[in-house]
Amino acid sequence: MIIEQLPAILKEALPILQKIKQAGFEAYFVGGCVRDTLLNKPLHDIDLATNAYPQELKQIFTHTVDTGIEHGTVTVVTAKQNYEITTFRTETGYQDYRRPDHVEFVRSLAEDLKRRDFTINALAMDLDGRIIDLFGGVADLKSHRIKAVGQAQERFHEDALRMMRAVRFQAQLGFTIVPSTLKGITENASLLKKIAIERISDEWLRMMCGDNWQLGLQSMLTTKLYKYCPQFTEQDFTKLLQVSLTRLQNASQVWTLLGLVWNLPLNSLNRLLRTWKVSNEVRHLTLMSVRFLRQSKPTDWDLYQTEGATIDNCVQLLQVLQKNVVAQQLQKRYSLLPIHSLQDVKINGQQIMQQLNLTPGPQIGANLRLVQQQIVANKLANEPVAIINYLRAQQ
Ligand SMILES: Nc1ccn([C@@H]2O[C@H](COP(=O)(O)OP(=O)(O)OP(=O)(O)O)[C@@H](O)[C@H]2O)c(=O)n1
Repeated sequence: MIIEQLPAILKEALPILQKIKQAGFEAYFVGGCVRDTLLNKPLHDIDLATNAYPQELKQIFTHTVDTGIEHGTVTVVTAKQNYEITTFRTETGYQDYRRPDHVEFVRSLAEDLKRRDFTINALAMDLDGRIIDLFGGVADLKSHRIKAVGQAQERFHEDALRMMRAVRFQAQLGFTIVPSTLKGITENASLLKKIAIERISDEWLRMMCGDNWQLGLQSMLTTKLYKYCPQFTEQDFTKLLQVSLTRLQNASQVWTLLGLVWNLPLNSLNRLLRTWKVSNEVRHLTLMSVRFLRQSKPTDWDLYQTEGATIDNCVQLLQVLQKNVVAQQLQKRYSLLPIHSLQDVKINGQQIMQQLNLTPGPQIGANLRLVQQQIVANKLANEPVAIINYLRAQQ
């Protein structure tokens, strides 16, 4: 890579690499930032790796924080940005298929690169823009291939989540998983049981939000990875593959779409979302959206009773599903409602009690509900005198 053409975020980090080099060590950009630079994709974070041990790094830089020093990561603090720098390491153990039992700092870049998951992620770049590619990662990037470094089986035994990462990268990049790696996933799919649901969920959502999510889904079907995800069935995946959409954008959209495909009673869907450890906010939005979207012809009263955030979520999902006319109609109908919540009603329970000489009790709530229904149906003006007169006439 020509240095001048590097993305700004990498150029800004060059003085850090320079300083490590001046102290007599090696330092590189590694992993996803090298992959995405070569693919001309935007970078969200950068990883730096060095043969300097953490204590040596701490002597090179004035301001550092011991972020994950036991794993070899030190954060270097600069006026503009913080940089996580990780010492080259080998990892052994992995009895739980998640974390290494033993991490050893090493001085060789090759050792560090060979413990990485896929060839396209096992690339390093030095401060002159030279790419270090020991496993054919550049060729795999060019021919759009996801291939495990070395033996796929070993890589997946080290961290079973890597199988989900493979399908996620496939969905994000539109690449093919090479047969040997696909075989590795098929043979080790059940190891996914060892992985915390939050981590699977994270990869699953990123996969579903990828431009080529169908490729990822298809690979999950082919390898039977789906079997080790709560509730996913071949049938659901087949249904999902028939859905035509632009690109899902966030967790609420993914879970709402799934909620519609699963077609479960809302309480079962709620339980399932809890199993997937979906955040309370997303779970609530999903349940409300699924409930709303299941109605074939929502009335204005249905619309009124639905929160604005839920309507927004439904509108966005309908747009993603390329149902733009329905989305527009929904948005318009909602915006034209005379009121959107009780706060918009120009009278409150206290005033109703006083004006109608009522005592506190359930009839106040019933009156307020009646008023809202009449206003939403455009049968009553949202105006205090009109509301009181209407209620008097009902007595
Ligand atoms: N289970 C994992 C996770 C990460 N890595 C390595 O650590 C790097 C950084 O990991 P991470 O930040 O999780 O992923 P990225 O590849 O940077 O991709 P993205 O940021 O899109 O998740 C990866 O490129 C890969 O070399 C790995 O080998 N195995």
